[in-house]
Amino acid sequence: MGFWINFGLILGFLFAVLFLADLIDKQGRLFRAMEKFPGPPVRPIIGSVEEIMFLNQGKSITRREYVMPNSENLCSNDLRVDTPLGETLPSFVPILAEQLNLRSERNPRTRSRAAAFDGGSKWLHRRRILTPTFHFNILNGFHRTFVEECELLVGTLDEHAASGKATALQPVMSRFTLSTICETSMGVKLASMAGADEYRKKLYEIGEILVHRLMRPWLISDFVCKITGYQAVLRKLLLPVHAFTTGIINQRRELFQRNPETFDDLTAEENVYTNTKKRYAMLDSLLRAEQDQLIDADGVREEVDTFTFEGHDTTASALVFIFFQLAREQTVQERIFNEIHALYDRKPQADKSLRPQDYAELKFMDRALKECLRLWPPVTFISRAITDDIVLADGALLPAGCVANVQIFDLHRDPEQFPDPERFDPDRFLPESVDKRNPYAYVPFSAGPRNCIGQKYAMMELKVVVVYTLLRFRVLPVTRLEEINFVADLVLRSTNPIEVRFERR
Ligand code: HEM
Repeated sequence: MGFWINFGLILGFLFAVLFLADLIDKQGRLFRAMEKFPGPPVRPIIGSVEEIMFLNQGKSITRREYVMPNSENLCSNDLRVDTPLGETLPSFVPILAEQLNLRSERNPRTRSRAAAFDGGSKWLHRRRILTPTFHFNILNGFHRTFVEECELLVGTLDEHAASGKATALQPVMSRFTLSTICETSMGVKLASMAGADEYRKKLYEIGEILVHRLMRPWLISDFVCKITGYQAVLRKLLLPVHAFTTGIINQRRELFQRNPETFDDLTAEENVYTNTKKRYAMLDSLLRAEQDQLIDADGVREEVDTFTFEGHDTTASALVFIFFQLAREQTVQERIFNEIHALYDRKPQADKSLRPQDYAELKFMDRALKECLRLWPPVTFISRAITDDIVLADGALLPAGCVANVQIFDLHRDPEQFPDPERFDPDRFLPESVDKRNPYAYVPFSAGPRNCIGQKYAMMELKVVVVYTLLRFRVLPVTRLEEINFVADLVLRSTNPIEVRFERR
């Protein structure tokens, strides 16, 4: 009996403390400012935690509310699920995106795809080291890898076409993009590597765990993750991933140290692929930086992991939705095919192969791909920790210390910027139409100083795949839009397979 009285007293005391903390928090500047934004009701102590407690990834995307609790409120157990950039305030969405990108730091907790590997504090230093890696001369060198891998992809699709079966896009595209990113970032052919399948599998599992954590506010704290065993699971998954990349890096480091002169040949000024001994990889820039003591061995591995993580899932998601959309848009598809054919016709008989600069002539295809990325942005939202107060155009305050999300998926459907937003129309990207829009209305690769460093790489890869695929196949629809089960994941995904049929031309 005495035990229960004591227990009740302690419980009552704890409750009173929480209640008091909650009351004090509600008087705070941050809470008062955030209250002005639309969102679910905030209840005493629990805030609006029930809003996300029972939310699965599927529900969160159909409601167009991405779950990103305000970190300050969370600390006081007062969780508010806000969608300040949702449909309720479409008119200032682009301006807000602009302000966020220019004036805030990326929320470290939402370094999403890279979160497992990188804490974010070294960003500027690393970005400086990596920027030359994306010099257009180096990217042009990667073109050959894209084409070679594309030939393998087309071979797979041809088998599907011969059997008359539909193709589930996700597995084939993801295998393709992981192979290209491994070859361009680490200089190895994934197919030839022992442990590649294990590596691929673990990468997916890590992605799943990160999303799981992102969707569960009580797992924000590293401490809670530790005591609930989350950290241990993640660490176990990371072991083989790190072992795989470390093995490759060590081999390449050895090569680098033995033949630095070979690497010296690989300057951005020349065509790196003229060196037939080996191919340039992004890793080479990092090894050079390591030699100059600008980065240590762990840093090299972290950056390689980040590339691999950021560079394959996003591009695979883009390809899945590009082929899904092109299958629905037969007229657009034929127009792109004709444009590619016309380009080939203009090439001399002696050499019909495409060079990287040729893709600039495929202007309609460029617009169609941009329109695909508008409707189906692979990264559906980005998150910014607000570091300085931001006063919005309508006077509302985004106080320093809160977290704001740019819902790219919704932003791209703002009817003021994109009339009749669900309609697929590549001409939205005609120069005269682009000029009329707020430059921050379309941000599949984010914007500002922390935008996607791999943007040009990704666009070139997408173009190579579309060109080589459409030359060989007509893409026919199988999965209908209403059948897709969208989920809020690290990238735009569906829980059910998205299928098309590739028919030989
Ligand atoms: C269609 C494909 C891609 C899309 C839509 C995409 C989109 C994005 C977005 C929206 C961000 C900003 C994320 C944020 O602010 O939270 C980002 C960052 C990044 N992306 Fe991409 N990305 C793509 C492909 C790639 C590729 C191929 C690579 C590497 C080869 C890459 C490397 C990175 C890196 C390293 C960052 C972090 C940049 C930094 O923090 O400085 N991405 N990407």
